[in-house]
Amino acid sequence: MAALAETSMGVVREVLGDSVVDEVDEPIVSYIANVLADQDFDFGPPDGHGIFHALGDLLIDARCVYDRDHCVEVCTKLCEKLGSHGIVKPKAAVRSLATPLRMNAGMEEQVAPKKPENIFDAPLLSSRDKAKLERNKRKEDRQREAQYQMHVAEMEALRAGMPPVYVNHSNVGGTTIRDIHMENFSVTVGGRDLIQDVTLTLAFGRHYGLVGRNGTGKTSLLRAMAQHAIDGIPKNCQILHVEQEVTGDDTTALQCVLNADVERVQLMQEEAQLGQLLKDLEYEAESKQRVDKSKGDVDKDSISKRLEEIYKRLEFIDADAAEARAASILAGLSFTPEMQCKNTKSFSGGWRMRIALARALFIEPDLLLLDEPTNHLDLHAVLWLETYLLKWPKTFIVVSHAREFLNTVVTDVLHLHGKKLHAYKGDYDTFERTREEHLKNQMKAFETNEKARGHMQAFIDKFRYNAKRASLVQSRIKALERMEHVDAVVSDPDYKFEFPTPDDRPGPPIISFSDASFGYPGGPILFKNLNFGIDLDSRIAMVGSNGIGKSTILKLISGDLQPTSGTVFRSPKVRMAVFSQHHVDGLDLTVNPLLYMMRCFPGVPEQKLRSHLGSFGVTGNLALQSMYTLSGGQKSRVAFAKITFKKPHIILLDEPSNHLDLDAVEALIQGLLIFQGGVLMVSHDEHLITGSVDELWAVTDGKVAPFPGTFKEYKKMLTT
Ligand SMILES: Nc1ncnc2c1ncn2[C@@H]1O[C@H](COP(=O)(O)OP(=O)(O)OP(=O)(O)O)[C@@H](O)[C@H]1O
Ligand SMILES: Nc1ncnc2c1ncn2[C@@H]1O[C@H](COP(=O)(O)OP(=O)(O)OP(=O)(O)O)[C@@H](O)[C@H]1O
Repeated sequence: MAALAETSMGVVREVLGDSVVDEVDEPIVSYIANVLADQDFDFGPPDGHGIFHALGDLLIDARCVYDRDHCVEVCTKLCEKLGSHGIVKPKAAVRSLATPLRMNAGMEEQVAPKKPENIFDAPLLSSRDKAKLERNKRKEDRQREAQYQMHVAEMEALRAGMPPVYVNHSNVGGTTIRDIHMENFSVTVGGRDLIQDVTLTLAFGRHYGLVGRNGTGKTSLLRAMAQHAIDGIPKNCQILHVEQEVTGDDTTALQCVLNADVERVQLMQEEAQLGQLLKDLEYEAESKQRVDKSKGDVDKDSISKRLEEIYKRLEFIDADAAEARAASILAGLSFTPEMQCKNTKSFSGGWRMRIALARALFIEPDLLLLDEPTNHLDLHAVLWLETYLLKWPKTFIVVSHAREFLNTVVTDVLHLHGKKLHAYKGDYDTFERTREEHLKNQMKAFETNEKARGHMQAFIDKFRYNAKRASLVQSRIKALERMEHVDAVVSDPDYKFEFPTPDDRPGPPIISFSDASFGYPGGPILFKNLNFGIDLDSRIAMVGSNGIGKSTILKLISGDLQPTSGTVFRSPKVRMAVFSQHHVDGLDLTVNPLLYMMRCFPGVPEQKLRSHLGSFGVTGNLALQSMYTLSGGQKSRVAFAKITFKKPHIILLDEPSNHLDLDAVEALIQGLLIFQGGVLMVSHDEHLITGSVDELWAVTDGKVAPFPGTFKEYKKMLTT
């Protein structure tokens, strides 16, 4: 045993390098060597997986390796080297016995000999080692936090450096910016090429839908355009990317929108100042006082002249109509007149995002860039926005995963795929059909091309050394060289959303509301005498306008809130998972998805967590990337993985398709269909609702009631 441990120590030293070993505490290295020398140690497959599984974290924490990738490399090497020293033992195959073996055969009725005390039974890490590991962990946390803060500062600096975009009245009567031609550009983020050598022309007045899988680089492209970081964008082109909510302060929502017309605000301020000055002068003249020295030789005539200019300009820019226009945009986005007069700081993030959208619509820039605008809106507002954008006189690009919305508002689709942008004319459905047709044709062309190449190559190979056919062979070689190359169809990997089936199935009742009423402290009663039940077969979508109380009902169901009167019964055996925007926004951005899951579920083997993340498409390197670098859809998947790990019986979903790409929504629908439990969602995604639930509940003032019709019919009811 001692010899094995010595050999093992030698191998560890060799693989890690003496300098590393010297820096790491002696007991840690000898612990590693001893574990590997243990005869019962399970090395697993020859790729070092067993070592990584057992010692990976320790190697990383003790700083024996730089990072996880290096750790995998080191484990593989250790396994190889230990194998060449005969330490890695092949696992004995399980054999079936020819005759039954009696466990007590040959045993005497006597006390079993005492097992000699094994060195490994003693605590292997001293408290000093443990403290050192803890210190290292804390140091790593601090480093991660610092990296994240650096990223936040960089993003803030980028935003601050963005050209300001305000209402531009010099464009009245038509913009000077027409088509935008961007030649041969690339977009790179964190050293990774997201878009490579692409040429794109945006024709004036066209409405583009930018689609593509989560994480392909849509947001990054819009950011690069807004920063004017792409050649070909005219300097004077006003590009507005609606990405950030407005800051919360004492300005009212209405004023915040109106402030985007800087010229109007300045003219009005000047008008007020000059008007006051004029009044003062008149007063002084009346009281026959000498003009105050501090007012200098301000001349009444010149003030009146300037005021006249101001009135003319205000008239020209239609300043009187601005307030009504701003108010109607806000109203379209569900702001009541009272809400329009409230300070921006009193609104939640979602509502402040809506103010940002209202501002952008009010500004009407040369190129408007919208990133998933429907995510924060209720159905009413979405329908209003559709109508508004249909009449949009300029160019816009909208990133959206909402099929119906895209079908209504876009004239063209830009598909980001394989680092290239492909432009299609028509709405989303047309794009899907055309792309399918293209792919079919490409597949056919590829097969025909491959066949023809095969034939020619076979002829060349057969007659290469045949003098009589030399000229024929030459001409085939040339023809083969000239032959156009057809790319094979690269399909996207299939997505799967796997909601694990719970091992048990508690009997009814699962959740039941009996005369339950609720109101927030100090607020009005939101719901009165609710009576309904949810069981493991429920498939329900809840619809209703913003602020009506849908999320509150989810909280009453999950137990986060208690009814103010009546009861909400919850079976004690039922496990519930809640997916809310809070779960996406509340992720710890400093860690990677795997580490996040390890912290949420301590003690669960890493492989199990990895495979669960994988079932939501968080695979490979993505699971090891800091979460602040993930795209919206990628973060959403991490949140899904987290909430479903404990195999819930009931899943409560608040706008689950926000951020998910269209293939992922399809996968979500399939996953929910297969899921063996109850589902209740809040959503206004027609495709998701129609595909995955069979009941629609409408939430109206103080009530929740089944809607007797389809989602289409509900939508129609809202518009009539
Ligand atoms: N530092 C980094 N290292 C590696 N990859 C990075 C880094 N920063 C960002 N990325 C990757 O770059 C991509 C940027 O995604 P972006 O947000 O532009 O995608 P998207 O198409 O808008 O996605 P979604 O549809 O989910 O919103 C993501 O795949 C992200 O993982
Ligand atoms: N913690 C709270 N304290 C006081 N009032 C609250 C609280 N949370 C929500 N409300 C109020 O209760 C009402 C219902 O809110 P809730 O978030 O349930 O509505 P919702 O229908 O889910 O809205 P949305 O579609 O915007 O998510 C709103 O008027 C909201 O302002």
